[in-house]
Amino acid sequence: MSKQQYSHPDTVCIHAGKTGLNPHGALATPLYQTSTFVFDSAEQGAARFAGEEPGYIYTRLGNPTTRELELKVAALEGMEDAAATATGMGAVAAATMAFLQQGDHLIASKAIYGCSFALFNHQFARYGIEVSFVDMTDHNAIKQALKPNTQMIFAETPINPTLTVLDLEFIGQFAKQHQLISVIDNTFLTPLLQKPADYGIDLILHSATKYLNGHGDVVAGIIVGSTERITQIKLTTLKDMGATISPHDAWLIIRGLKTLSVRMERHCQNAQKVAEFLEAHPAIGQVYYPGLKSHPGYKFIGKQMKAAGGVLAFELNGSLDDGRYFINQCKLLSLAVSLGDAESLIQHPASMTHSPYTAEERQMAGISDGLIRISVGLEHVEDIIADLKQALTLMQQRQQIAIV
Ligand code: MET
Repeated sequence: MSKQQYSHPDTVCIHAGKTGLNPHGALATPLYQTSTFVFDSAEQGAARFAGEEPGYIYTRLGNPTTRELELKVAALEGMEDAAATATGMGAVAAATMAFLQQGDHLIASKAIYGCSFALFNHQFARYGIEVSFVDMTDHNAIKQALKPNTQMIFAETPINPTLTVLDLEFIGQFAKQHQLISVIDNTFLTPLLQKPADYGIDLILHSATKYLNGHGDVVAGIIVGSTERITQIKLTTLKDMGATISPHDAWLIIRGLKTLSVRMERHCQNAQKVAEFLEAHPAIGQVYYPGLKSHPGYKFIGKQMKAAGGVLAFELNGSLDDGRYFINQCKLLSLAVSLGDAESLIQHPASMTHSPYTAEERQMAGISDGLIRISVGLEHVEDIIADLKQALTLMQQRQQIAIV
C-alpha cells in the first residue's frame, strides 16, 4: 500500500490508493473482475475467514480493485478509511443502519434527496427507528429536536435540489457536544470543493454515480470515515445486506477520478455563467445557486466550500405546464435525473427525484412544484446557454399566445 502523502488533491485523485497488487507494473489499475479468491490450503481459508490472516476471500467482502478506490477517496476526504457500495443509496443505508437500531432517534434534514427521505421516513419506521425532519438552517430547531435516544444527525449540503447551504461547523460541533454520529452527504461538491472532515464530521457519503465517476456509466456509492466505523459497516450492514460495488464499476470510477479536478473546475465555471444568465432572464423567477451573491449560501464560498459546484435550480415565471413545455423544448440538455456527468441534465424534482415526498412534505421541505434542476455539464457554456435561451423564448411565445 502506498504510504506517500501528496500535497495537492489533483495528485491524490490520480496517484493515491495504490494497493501494490500490480504484479506486472501496469500503469492503469488492474481490474480484478472475480467473484472469489482461491486459497492455498484449507488452513489458509479458515485463517482468512477468522480474520487471522490478511487476504481476499470473496468480492462481497472485499476486492483489490475496489480497495484502491476506497483508499483514494479516503485520502481525498482526509479520513482514515472508506467502504465502496453498489449505489449511493447503498451507502446511505449501510452507513445509517450500521449504527441505528430499534428505539434510536435520528435527526435528519427535512430537505434531502428523495430516496434518502423515503428510507428514513418509510423504511426506518418499520424497524422502530424514530426520525425528526428538521430545517437545518435553523440551529435552534436542531437543538430542539434532540432527544435522550438521539444517535445520529444526517444532512446534505448543498441540499438536493434546493441548493440550500448548511453550516458544517455547527453540525460537527453539535454532534460532538451530544455524542451523536454526524453523517454528511457530500455528493454535490466532492472533497475537492468541500471537506466535511475539517468540521469533525464522522461519516461522509457520496453517490459515486455522480461527480466521482463523472461519465454517467456507473451507479455506485462510498462511505468515508474512521477505520473503526468503516470496519463496523463492512462487518455488519455491508457484509450481511450485500450492497457491494462491482469491481468493474470501481475500476471505472478510478478512471473517472483522474480528471475530477479539471472536471469540477469546468462544472463550476459553466454553472456560474448559466446561473447568471438565468438570473438576468425575464422568464425566470428565483435562481438557486450558492455562487450568486443573491443566494444565502454565498457567504460560505471561499470558507466551507471552495466553489458552488455544478448543480443549480430555478423557478420559471409560469405554471407547471409552462415548466414541462420548457423542459421538452431543450435540445442539448438531456431530460434525465442524476448529475455530475459531462452531459448537461435537466429534470423536475417534484415529479422525479423528489417524488417519494408527498405534496405536503415537499412544501415543508421547500421544494416547489415549479422548481427545475440543472446539472450543468462540460459542454461549451455558450451552447448550454443558447439551448436554454431558445427553450425560454418558445415558452414565452406560447405564454403570449395563451394570453391572446
Ligand atoms: C432515481 S432519482 C435520482 C437520482 C439522483 N440521486 C438525483 O438526485 O438525480
